Amino acid sequence: MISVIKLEHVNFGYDSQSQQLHDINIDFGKFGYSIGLVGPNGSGKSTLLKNIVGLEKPTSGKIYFGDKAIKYDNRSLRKLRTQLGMVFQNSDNQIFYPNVKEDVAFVLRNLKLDEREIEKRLDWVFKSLGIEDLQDRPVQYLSGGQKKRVAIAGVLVMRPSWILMDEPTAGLDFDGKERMKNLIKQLISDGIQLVISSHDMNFMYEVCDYFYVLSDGKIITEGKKEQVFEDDQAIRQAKLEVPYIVRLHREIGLPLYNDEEQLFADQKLRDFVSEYGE
Ligand SMILES: Nc1ncnc2c1ncn2[C@@H]1O[C@H](COP(=O)(O)OP(=O)(O)OP(=O)(O)O)[C@@H](O)[C@H]1O
Repeated sequence: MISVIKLEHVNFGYDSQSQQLHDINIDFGKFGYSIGLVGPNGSGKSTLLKNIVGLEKPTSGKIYFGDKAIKYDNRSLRKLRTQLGMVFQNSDNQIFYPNVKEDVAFVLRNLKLDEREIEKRLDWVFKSLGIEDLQDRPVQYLSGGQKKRVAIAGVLVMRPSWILMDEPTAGLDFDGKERMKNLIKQLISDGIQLVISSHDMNFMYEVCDYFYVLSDGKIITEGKKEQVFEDDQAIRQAKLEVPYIVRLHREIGLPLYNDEEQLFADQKLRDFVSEYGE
């Protein structure tokens, strides 16, 4: 059974003079959805993710993983991170070894798994991510998109039940984004719970189905995607770009499609366009 992540009245400041998170209350586990965290620059998305994985500690309030509050000693945090992985915005922050295979194996050696199990997991993770050809490459010669996949491999190889991703499409080109979208859809269908933070609203609309909107360190609204983008006031306050699928719905009355695939598969729309289009 997948553990629930819960935040109760979490406040956080990087120093005593400022406060970056204000009374955050979240119950991630009850939905079983892929969860999106959205909000403008500096609204506290990364800070919130870092608090959830225990890299930062709330000034007050509690964070629960399962039915237990997170403990901050090294041993408890190491254990937590086998179940709750985080993919950072900047992959250089989470790749430590000069060689790809060594880097991904590092976390498993740390867990003291036997070498046969390590080899098995490495094979599986490189295949799943389609990066078998990268495993013997020096990390310093990888592109940004390749590094991102290696960073994800380092998290996935622990087989966590939750993965938090901070700006997974940052620096990726069109093809990189498409691959990331497919990878995320694959992780969801494999039963991994995802929390994703990003500014890329078209991408987020496709991959997330429940959203939390942050502004100035506060959650100003939350809900299923079809509800949250109807909340004009929150969307304006958080200065969010409205995904184009939602705009097609709102501005010309097309059905609110769940994703691009559904839009392009709509036979009625195709028939209409072939009758009235040029
Ligand atoms: N290490 C730090 N020390 C002090 N202040 C910080 C630190 N990291 C972030 N901040 C501040 O905390 C606030 C929230 O930043 P955070 O990076 O969490 O926002 P974000 O929503 O992830 O932004 P972005 O979309 O630009 O990545 C900002 O005002 C930022 O300047």
